[in-house]
Amino acid sequence: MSRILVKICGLSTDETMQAAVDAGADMVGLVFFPKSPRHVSLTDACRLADIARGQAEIVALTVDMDLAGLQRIAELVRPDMVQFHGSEPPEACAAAKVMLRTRVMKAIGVSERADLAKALPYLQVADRILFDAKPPQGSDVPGGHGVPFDWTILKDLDLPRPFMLSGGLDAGNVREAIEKSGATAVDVSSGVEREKGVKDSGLIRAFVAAVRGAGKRAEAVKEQSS
Ligand SMILES: O=C(O)c1ccccc1N[C@@H]1O[C@H](COP(=O)(O)O)[C@@H](O)[C@H]1O
Repeated sequence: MSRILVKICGLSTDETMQAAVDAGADMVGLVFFPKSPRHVSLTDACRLADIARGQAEIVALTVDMDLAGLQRIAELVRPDMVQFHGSEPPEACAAAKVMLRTRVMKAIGVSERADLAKALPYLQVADRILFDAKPPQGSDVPGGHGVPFDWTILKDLDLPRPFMLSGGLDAGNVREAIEKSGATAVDVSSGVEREKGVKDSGLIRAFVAAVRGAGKRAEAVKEQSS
């Protein structure tokens, strides 16, 4: 198994951004969605992105944002990737990708196996698919609720694009999630927070260490059985 990618999402302070970078996170996420407790202003986002630039990939998370808003983020924050976490159709993702010249990740809400097919229309445009738990009913924030889904439905998924797993992950369950889903990339927000929207540097370090441990264990199991 190759190295498992880790994304820490919803960073909003210099200290926790630095902690994520120092812990070895591969990707760091900035949330541009005012209804989220992790929303960051453009000014803060520019400063936070500069802490990570060149050390971790900067991901701009947006929800059904118009092209003008996306363009402002692209120009000022200069993310490596845009995460579309709303109900953006494939054509909108494609238009944004061309205009912004960034890589694109499309989030798909999952609660049962049948939901996986919703990724199919995005395979031509998305560089990566993110399978996340569906939000609780009635919520107007489509992610970041710390809710998991049945990871086993991803096992042996044959997709021509890499995928990332999120939803309710934390340092205590991420190894099991990786083993059950076969994911080679994981994303966390609530699971590295001491309270809603407040990241904790110690929890970030513990999460990254747990993922690295899971990767090593998978290697060892593979070696033993070959
Ligand atoms: O984190 C948010 O506030 C958020 C807001 C709107 C859309 C997505 C959001 N976060 C993403 O949700 C998943 C799961 O997060 P959690 O670990 O269960 O809290 C993750 O991919 C975040 O990028």
